Amino acid sequence: MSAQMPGAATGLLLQVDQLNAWYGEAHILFDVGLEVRRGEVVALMGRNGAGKSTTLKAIMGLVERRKGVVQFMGQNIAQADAWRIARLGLGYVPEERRIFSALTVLENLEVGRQPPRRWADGSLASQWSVDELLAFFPNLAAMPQRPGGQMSGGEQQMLTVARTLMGNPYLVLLDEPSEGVAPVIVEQMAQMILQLKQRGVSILLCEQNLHFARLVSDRAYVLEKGTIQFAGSMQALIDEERAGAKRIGV
Ligand SMILES: Nc1ncnc2c1ncn2[C@@H]1O[C@H](COP(=O)(O)OP(=O)(O)OP(=O)(O)O)[C@@H](O)[C@H]1O
Repeated sequence: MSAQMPGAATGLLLQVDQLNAWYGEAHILFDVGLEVRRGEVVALMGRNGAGKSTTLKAIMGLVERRKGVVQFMGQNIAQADAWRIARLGLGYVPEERRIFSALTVLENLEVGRQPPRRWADGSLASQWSVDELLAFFPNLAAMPQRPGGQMSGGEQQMLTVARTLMGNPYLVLLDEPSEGVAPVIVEQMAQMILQLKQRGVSILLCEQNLHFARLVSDRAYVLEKGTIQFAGSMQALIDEERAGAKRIGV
């Protein structure tokens, strides 16, 4: 069975407009707007606490309260439940790497399995088998029976990405893949993102590290105190930072 999705004729996968989000009484996001088109890697940057993770959570329906427009593949998901959003082909890799620690690598992958998907024109979207993912992530291929709880932070990060890809997403929201992992894994993460892009998977990436973001991203947005303060090409952002903008911190 394969799910057929409307929209995307314009190449616009994700459109966020005037998104506001709250934790309890605390108003965290203020009229955030951003877009991701088919085939793009887009970085959402900003300092600690700027609201990057909250933006991804608000898109996925994982904050207590939100208001605004969130369109994915032409469908309004602003009030949809997180599980339904994931079923539409929007993958989410949270910062806190939610793997099942008692399950093995292979069992963790099975948890993420979803049917293949098609674009609006009928062509197959990028799809992934366990064998392909193990070829793609050699670290995981070396430990198929290892319980998730006995893996390093970087390996758990890769497993979380691989499990998300088992859902054959059109677009992946990736929260700070370079944070807290060894430099060699950071390098692998960058290569992985570029290969995903080659396979036609679009990515919205939260990132504080400009060096990492520039390696992989086409465009960037910068958040400050819950508002978008920059939208433009990676090069324009780098030029502004060199000129002393200091919006990002790293
Ligand atoms: N569950 C929560 N309850 C209340 N406030 C929260 C919660 N999670 C985050 N916040 C607050 O929301 C603001 C934005 O946090 P968020 O995690 O989105 O920032 P970030 O840009 O992703 O930074 P970081 O890299 O530190 O995660 C911060 O002031 C943070 O303290």
